[in-house]
Amino acid sequence: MSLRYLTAGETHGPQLTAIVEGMPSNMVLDFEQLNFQLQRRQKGYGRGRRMQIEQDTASIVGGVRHGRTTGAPIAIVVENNDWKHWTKIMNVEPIEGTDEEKRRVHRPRPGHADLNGGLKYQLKDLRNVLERSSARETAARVAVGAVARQLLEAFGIKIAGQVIRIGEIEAPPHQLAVDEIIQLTEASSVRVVDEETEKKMEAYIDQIKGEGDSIGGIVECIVEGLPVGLGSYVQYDRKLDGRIAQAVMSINAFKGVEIGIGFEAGQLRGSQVHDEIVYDADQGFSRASNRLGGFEGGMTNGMPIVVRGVMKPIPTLYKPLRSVDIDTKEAFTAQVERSDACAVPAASVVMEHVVAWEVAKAFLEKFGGDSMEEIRANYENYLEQVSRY
Ligand SMILES: Cc1cc2nc3c(=O)[nH]c(=O)nc-3n(C[C@H](O)[C@H](O)[C@H](O)COP(=O)(O)O)c2cc1C
Ligand SMILES: C=C(O[C@@H]1CC(C(=O)O)=C[C@@H](OP(=O)(O)O)[C@H]1O)C(=O)O
Repeated sequence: MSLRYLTAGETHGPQLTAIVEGMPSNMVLDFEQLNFQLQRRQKGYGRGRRMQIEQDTASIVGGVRHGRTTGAPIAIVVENNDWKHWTKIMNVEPIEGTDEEKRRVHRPRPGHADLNGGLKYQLKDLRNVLERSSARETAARVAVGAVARQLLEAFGIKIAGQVIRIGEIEAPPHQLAVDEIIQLTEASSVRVVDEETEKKMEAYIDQIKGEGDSIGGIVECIVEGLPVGLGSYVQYDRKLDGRIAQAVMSINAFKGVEIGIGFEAGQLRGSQVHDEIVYDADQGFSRASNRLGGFEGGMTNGMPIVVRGVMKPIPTLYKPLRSVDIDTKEAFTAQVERSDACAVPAASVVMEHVVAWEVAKAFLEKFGGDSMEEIRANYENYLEQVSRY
């Protein structure tokens, strides 16, 4: 059975729950690191008041003893601090004439899941849709991805995320290594590597927010230290680039994904796109450039994976767009809920973790065993086989 997970829980409910199955035994699970990743997701310029209420920490309630995985399913709980403010709204039915009725959501927000969800699940209180469609769920996905990330780190695989664009402000290109990107973006409120861009992006977000509007952007994730041959060309659902694309697209508000130079490849010639193959006795086979972002044939080629995702602007607007009341069918402006103005920096952390998950899954498919010891032996044997090729 391959690595898998499920999450459950509502944004204003008591907690988020995740179950991870298929992690090997004897992996040291660093709880501090896991919580550090959760806290990174909460930060980022442009977030709303909710992030001041939450202090995300994961409780591991299954699958780990004495700081090591046992091979059993890992159960993770992240509590919602905000639950205490929502207990009544979440528990008491919004019957006509009651106070709770006033909190019923009936004017769907364009761009959110409200209307489609209401129609599909026959729900007249759109809160039932937004509670689960909310990106609060990405806290659980980061917790799960943080476990996967620790598995990858044990084999020297590192991941960095950075913001490339927020609206009309683009970060200048650079050639920094993953370690430097990790360090520099950590100190940045918008997760860019230089202070000048950070200041410009902050001012820009302030301006958009001041106008009652929202803004999206582009984030990039780089994975370094990979062996050649994760994923496969032999079947559509084994292509790792395709699986990563799905994972990135599944992040709330993401509307596009590209690997390497991505869409730019459509306007260049073959000679300007493909990465030439070189060989060196110490390093083995490699590529002279990495325009294809670490993939050929749905398999890693040993170069860093470079994947970008575009996030649309946040749908909830303090100056709301036109909508229709689902009760009266009359034209109204959309409901205004407390909201972020920009969550691109936070989304870059989510992206790192959904990518970590897909890479870890492919890693275990290739080197899988029940314990870390077994996996390490398989991994080293394979590296040796590749070096002898
Ligand atoms: C980290 C993060 C925070 C978000 N915060 C908000 C928010 O405060 N308000 C909002 O309306 N949408 C927010 N979104 C986007 C919505 O969750 C998303 O647009 C919605 O679920 C509909 O799904 P879709 O945009 O993928 O179609 C956020 C997304 C992410 C990744
Ligand atoms: C709670 C999180 O993000 C939320 C995502 C979100 C949405 O509609 O997606 C709406 C907001 O929720 P609330 O209405 O409670 O302020 C964000 O704060 C989080 O990232 O942990």
